[in-house]
Amino acid sequence: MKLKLLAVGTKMPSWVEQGVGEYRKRLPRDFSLEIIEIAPGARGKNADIARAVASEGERMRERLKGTEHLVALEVSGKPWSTEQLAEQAADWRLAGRDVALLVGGPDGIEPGLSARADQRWSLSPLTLPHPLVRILLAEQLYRAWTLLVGHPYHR
Ligand SMILES: C[S@@+](CC[C@H](N)C(=O)[O-])C[C@H]1O[C@@H](n2cnc3c(N)ncnc32)[C@H](O)[C@@H]1O
Repeated sequence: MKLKLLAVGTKMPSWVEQGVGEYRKRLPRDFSLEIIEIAPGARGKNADIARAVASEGERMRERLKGTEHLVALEVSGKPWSTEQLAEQAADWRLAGRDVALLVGGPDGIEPGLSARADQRWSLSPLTLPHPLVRILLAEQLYRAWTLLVGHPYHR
């Protein structure tokens, strides 16, 4: 199973690349995490927010094969403990489909994609900034994997 994170936002600061990279490199090939950055829609003065969100959704769809298990990251989604995340990951693996995790832009995930998602996952009731979402997600996926394989990292 491969995981791909489709995240709106480009040119993250180096500490984000380093943080995410640290956990990515610890993951094995059959639980690998690919990061796909999606260019944000234009939000200049008088810009139409709905159009910006729609263009982000369009760019996300272009990067999906259509066969992935879709997980939308949303504050209003379902909170999972790390143990529950590990159970989810075990189920994803059993199902044999790759998993696409979607992180929206400043105005959230395009509604059509959110509605199409198989699962909606909340990392916290707090609204988190993009850089932290990426690092938290990478660390929790690594932690979930360590639980699945009995690695002592998680305690
Ligand atoms: C800065 S937030 C945008 C907040 C926006 N107002 C919204 O309603 O989604 C950017 C993205 O980070 C992700 N995100 C932020 N906080 C989150 C949380 N607590 N749980 C899950 N995803 C979160 C979501 O994918 C969100 O679209």
